[in-house]
Amino acid sequence: MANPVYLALDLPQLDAAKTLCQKVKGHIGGVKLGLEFFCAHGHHGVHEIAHLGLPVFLDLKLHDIPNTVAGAMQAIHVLEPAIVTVHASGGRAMMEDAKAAAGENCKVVAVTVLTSLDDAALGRTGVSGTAHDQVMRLADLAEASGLDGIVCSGHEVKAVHDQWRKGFFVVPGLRPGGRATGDQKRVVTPRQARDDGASVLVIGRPISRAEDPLAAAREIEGTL
Ligand SMILES: O=C(O)c1cc(=O)[nH]c(=O)n1[C@@H]1O[C@H](COP(=O)(O)O)[C@@H](O)[C@H]1O
Repeated sequence: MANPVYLALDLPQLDAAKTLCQKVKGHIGGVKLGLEFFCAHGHHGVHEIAHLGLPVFLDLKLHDIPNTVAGAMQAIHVLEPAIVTVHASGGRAMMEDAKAAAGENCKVVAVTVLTSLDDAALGRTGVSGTAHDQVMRLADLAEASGLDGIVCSGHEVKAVHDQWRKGFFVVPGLRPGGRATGDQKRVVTPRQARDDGASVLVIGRPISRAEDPLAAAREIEGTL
């Protein structure tokens, strides 16, 4: 089975991102390039990382009117991403148009409730009920919109997998110790997320900020 770990390259320096990626390449399955990376390095940066030979997950979290999101999806065809994110709260028409505009081999997945939100923080955005309830609602909407899957935390992935058997599930908010730290509130271990049905495990700082990133990546791989 392919390694499910995608390394989140949330680094401001392109050279540092390339060096890190080269170092741990044998122990990850792909690379996730997010807003920090894309805003700093754009298409050029994506090409530079793609040259290293791993699948690229472009985590742009698109969220706008359908026409604008479809235009953005078309503009990134040339980068041939394996996975792209949009926000499920953008609604059904936006997700349908995003999927229709995506490149041929590109999975489009919808971010549901960010792993940095707990129930209280979510409530303050005006959403009623728990993060779990909201993830389940948005997973239904994403499936009905024809998307490939969703992004959710390890707290919800088992329930989502039980109701959407063919879905593709991206799980961030992973910590080898399984405890919430810093900005991540809904956290599990990589192994638990995998056992509960995650297709992709997104891991950033536990590798990128480790004293020895190669040892950290190896250790996480060994737990899976
Ligand atoms: O879409 C994402 O990848 C994402 C969604 C989410 O709910 N939570 C979340 O942390 N992420 C991303 O996953 C990565 C997690 O990084 P670490 O917390 O450093 O492991 C970051 O690049 C986030 O942008």
